[in-house]
Amino acid sequence: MKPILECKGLSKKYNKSAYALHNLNLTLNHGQIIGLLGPNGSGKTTLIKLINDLLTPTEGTILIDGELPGVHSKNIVSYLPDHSYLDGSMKIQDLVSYFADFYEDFSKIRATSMLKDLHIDQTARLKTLSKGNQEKVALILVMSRDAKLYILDEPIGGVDPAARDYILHTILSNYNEHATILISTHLISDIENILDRVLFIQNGELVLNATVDDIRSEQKKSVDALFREVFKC
Ligand SMILES: Nc1ncnc2c1ncn2[C@@H]1O[C@H](COP(=O)(O)OP(=O)(O)OP(=O)(O)O)[C@@H](O)[C@H]1O
Repeated sequence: MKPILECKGLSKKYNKSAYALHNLNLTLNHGQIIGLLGPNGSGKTTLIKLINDLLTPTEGTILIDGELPGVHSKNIVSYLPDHSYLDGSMKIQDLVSYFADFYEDFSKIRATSMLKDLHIDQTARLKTLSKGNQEKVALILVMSRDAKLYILDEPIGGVDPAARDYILHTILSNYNEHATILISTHLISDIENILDRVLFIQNGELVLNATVDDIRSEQKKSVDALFREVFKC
């Protein structure tokens, strides 16, 4: 089986500035949940935008399921951007129908059941919900597709800590286990129990690519503790 994501010598420079991403070599296989972790400005969103064909590499290549970013990758990648892109004036039930019309792989049943589990009123307009609840809706819509690769850029920043675990488990118990999820987040301790692998990125370079089990057994540390040590200011 082809890797779901392969980056070879991938670099990105915005204008004449320094590299935002430099010579990244990375292969991700199917069926894993991966944390993309790094300090502010380290290049996480740049990598995510490159994978989603929103930026063009300065050097190097990206293959998604063996193909360059384009029509095929848009069909198999479900992407949650780091800012809201949904029309706030729409009712939640209409957003669900809109996604169902737009994406062949969207499961209305799955979306409706997760919205119910999280007590979200589907007759409400998105903009009338709190920030955290708007984030939950956006995440549910993205996770209700039957994608091969889910890319979540800061998915639960506005969600209260008590609800985070519940949301992560509700959402993750509803996705296809052969798919891969790449999550960029600063909420490491909240999320590390669901991660199989972590990528640490610093100044645009990949400085660690390891399984969470290896970090715990070899370094005898949590991912959160290791992150704080590596990126100490
Ligand atoms: N549109 C842009 N034009 C110029 N430079 C940019 C642009 N977008 C990002 N950069 C720069 O690229 C570098 C990487 O930024 P990026 O947004 O990828 O980091 P990040 O790891 O996602 O950060 P954060 O955790 O703060 O969201 C930073 O130095 C940033 O200033």
